[in-house]
Amino acid sequence: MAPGVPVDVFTGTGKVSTNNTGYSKRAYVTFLAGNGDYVKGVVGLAKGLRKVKSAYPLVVAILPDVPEEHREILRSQGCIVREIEPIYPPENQVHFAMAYYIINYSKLRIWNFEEYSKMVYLDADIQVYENIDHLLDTPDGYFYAVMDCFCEKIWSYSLQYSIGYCQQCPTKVTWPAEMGSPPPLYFNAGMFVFEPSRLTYESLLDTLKLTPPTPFAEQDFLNMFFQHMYKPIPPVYNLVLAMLWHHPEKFELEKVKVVHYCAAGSKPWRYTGLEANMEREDIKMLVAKWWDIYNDESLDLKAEDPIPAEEETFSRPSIMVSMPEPAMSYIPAPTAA
Ligand SMILES: O=c1ccn([C@@H]2O[C@H](COP(=O)(O)OP(=O)(O)O[C@H]3O[C@H](CO)[C@H](O)[C@H](O)[C@H]3O)[C@@H](O)[C@H]2O)c(=O)[nH]1
Ligand SMILES: O[C@H]1[C@H](O)[C@@H](O)[C@H](O)[C@@H](O)[C@H]1O
Ligand SMILES: [Mn+2]
Repeated sequence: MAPGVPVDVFTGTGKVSTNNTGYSKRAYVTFLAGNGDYVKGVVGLAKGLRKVKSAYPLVVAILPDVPEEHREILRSQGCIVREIEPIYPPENQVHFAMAYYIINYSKLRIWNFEEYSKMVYLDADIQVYENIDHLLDTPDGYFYAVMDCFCEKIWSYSLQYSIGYCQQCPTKVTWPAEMGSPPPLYFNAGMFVFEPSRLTYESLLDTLKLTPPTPFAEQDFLNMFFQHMYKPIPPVYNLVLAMLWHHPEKFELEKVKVVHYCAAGSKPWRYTGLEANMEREDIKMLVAKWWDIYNDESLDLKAEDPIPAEEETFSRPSIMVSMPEPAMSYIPAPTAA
């Protein structure tokens, strides 16, 4: 670990955290809907986590429309498949959100996975290139995620985009004083560290009933819900690809641990190279790197492979963690071991 990195941030306080059911299991979790090609993303992710020798299993929260054949592929890769019920916002409000993202509200069900005390959520279009198990040792009581970038056209409906403001470089175009204070920090919801909890789960669902959908659906909702618990972590934990051309000074590509293939045209299994920015050498390299893992048969689960330990510890229930003050500071990343 780099000198100067506070030990308690990435290694925890030495105590094993438990939720109010007394469980201290940890895991990664992703989400899968439909019978399309996102299953490839999950297979790639399972193999990527195996490659970096993660000690924790990958749970896949699937909607009922995922075909049995795809569930079997996931099980054969060592994933723990858990079916969840879809969550839709009230029907009369659906048109406010981008239709493509509506299904993502179902992601909120993962807060109900109470047998885990802490989880790292990863989108299926994410790949992990370095071990990030230490994120599961972060202190409880926060919602950890990476700050988003507002510079892509998909943000053109927003006030931020219309004035050229991005929270990644808030001094380049400063937030006009006459518009009040700048908006709160906003995270990309393709990757986050959270604590499953029945209380939080129920509160999420109750709040959702009263919340009209907005363009980025559950991402906007989670940003609103966890605004005061949000703790930004460095972009190396969720490199939103547009950062490559909008904010290259904010990270070092060689040190990136987690890549999020979310820019238009960048999903490796759909990549054609034709969309804007997709001809870039760094993009081509990252797409090839994803395929290397996906195609590497040595990373398939083998009979002799241990299924990552689920750390079936059961200890005394702890008192609910109280809500911390909003935290705005970055946590420095530890260097690779
Ligand atoms: O047909 C689909 C569509 C989506 N997904 C799952 O839903 C996730 C989110 O979809 P995208 O990755 O395509 O979304 P983006 O990364 O472009 O969008 C971002 O904004 C979204 C707003 O809803 C979500 O918050 C998402 O997690 C965040 O990364 C996928 O990774 C995948 O896990 C499927 O399984 N099947
Ligand atoms: O939060 C958004 C969302 O994830 C989009 O799908 C992605 O393309 C954008 O780059 C990101 O800023
Ligand atoms: Mn994504």
